[in-house]
Amino acid sequence: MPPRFSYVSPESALNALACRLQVVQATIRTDELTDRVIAQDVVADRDSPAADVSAMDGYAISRADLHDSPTLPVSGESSAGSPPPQWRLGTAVRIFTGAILPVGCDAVIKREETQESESEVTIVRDASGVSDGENIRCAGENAAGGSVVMQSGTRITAAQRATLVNFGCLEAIVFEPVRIAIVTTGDEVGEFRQTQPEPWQLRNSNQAALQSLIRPHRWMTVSQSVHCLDDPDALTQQMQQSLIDSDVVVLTGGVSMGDYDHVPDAVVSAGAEIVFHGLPIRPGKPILGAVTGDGKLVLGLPGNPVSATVCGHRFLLPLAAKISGQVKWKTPSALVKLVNPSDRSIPLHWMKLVRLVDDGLAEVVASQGSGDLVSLGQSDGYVCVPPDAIGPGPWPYFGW
Ligand SMILES: Nc1nc2c(c(=O)[nH]1)N[C@H]1C(S)=C(S)[C@@H](COP(=O)(O)OP(=O)(O)OC[C@H]3O[C@@H](n4cnc5c(N)ncnc54)[C@H](O)[C@@H]3O)O[C@H]1N2
Ligand code: MOO
Repeated sequence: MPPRFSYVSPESALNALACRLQVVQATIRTDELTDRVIAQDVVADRDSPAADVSAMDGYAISRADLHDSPTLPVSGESSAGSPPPQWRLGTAVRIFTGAILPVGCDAVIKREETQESESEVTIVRDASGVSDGENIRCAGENAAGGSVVMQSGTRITAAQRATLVNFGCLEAIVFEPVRIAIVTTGDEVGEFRQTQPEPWQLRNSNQAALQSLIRPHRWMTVSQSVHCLDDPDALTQQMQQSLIDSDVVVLTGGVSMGDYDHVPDAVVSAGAEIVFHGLPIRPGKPILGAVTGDGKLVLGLPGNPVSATVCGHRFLLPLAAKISGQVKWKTPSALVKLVNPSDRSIPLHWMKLVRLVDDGLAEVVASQGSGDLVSLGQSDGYVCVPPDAIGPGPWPYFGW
């Protein structure tokens, strides 16, 4: 086993694991693209915009025509959905947003800068100030036809979907969803659907938390949710079986120093190599990260419910994103300031449960520690306070 704290931060531990993971296969071509990861570059099928178009409702003119008089006869109309009319020297063309600029025109005057009648238009601003190309979106200014507009490894949200459809990309090759097996451990843990747990028993909140981290997404899937008793052989067998048809096995519990903590040995018996066991973080200090010879991830999360949920978010999600083919795989954070900072520091990366109270402001949730499921339920996310740091921050915030 490598020495404890072979990595000094969550970031360095994530990098150390990420570089050894195998990205899933890219096979299916599908039109179900939302929240999938594309496995191909997307190329513009034509210029964007496809022609010079107006950015405003107004009048297309040639600036040279304004030298003599600010009033021009209206010779035609260009509206979205039709080809442009022929422009005649010395005239203006009524034009609408998105419509094609007639050949010969070099500016569009906004409607509110004119006085209009059916047959003519008068520009009511200083005509010498009209600039070349004013209110015109030029053909190809967003992208030239044939250029790459989206890179392989992009996750498709509403924003990317709009881009794809605009360029005629209705189907794409995508990466297969990452298959994640959730294996919870512990003789004390059960479902207790019909019966009340005894005082020495508890409900499997870690399984539920991990399912809820994974299931909202379509680029990953829960391939298996199983519970394993604290038996080393059963645990090894379960892990070997889970690794057959999953890309990730995430375990909770049994990862620390107790007599019933069999996960580290079982991980090795199942054929994975431990990359780290223990990180300078709270909660989650005993966390274990391992990788198989074929680049599958085995993540042992501590059993305490706050640790399992926070570390599932901080470690499982980005590493699964890496396996899913996403180029930007690290979970994005925003900076928030704490309204109730503590004056106590610890020599660990301290992930504190917080709720958001205003834009850029968060409040630390009072918590009895990593077994406090009440505080977990009152949180919107957590902030990461670096070792030995105190004060309000700002600190990186990760939302659930
Ligand atoms: N001698 C030491 N003891 C402990 C250390 C240490 O460094 N030295 N670290 C402590 C820390 S920190 C944590 S976190 C825990 C993690 O230990 P394990 O991963 O071995 O977790 P368990 O002992 O199995 O369980 C801890 C706690 O969580 C409950 N649990 C477990 N599974 C579930 C589940 N699926 N759903 C809900 N709750 C669960 C379990 O009943 C325990 O109460 O170790 C410390 N000890
Ligand atoms: O570090 Mo443990 O995860 O707090 O209870």
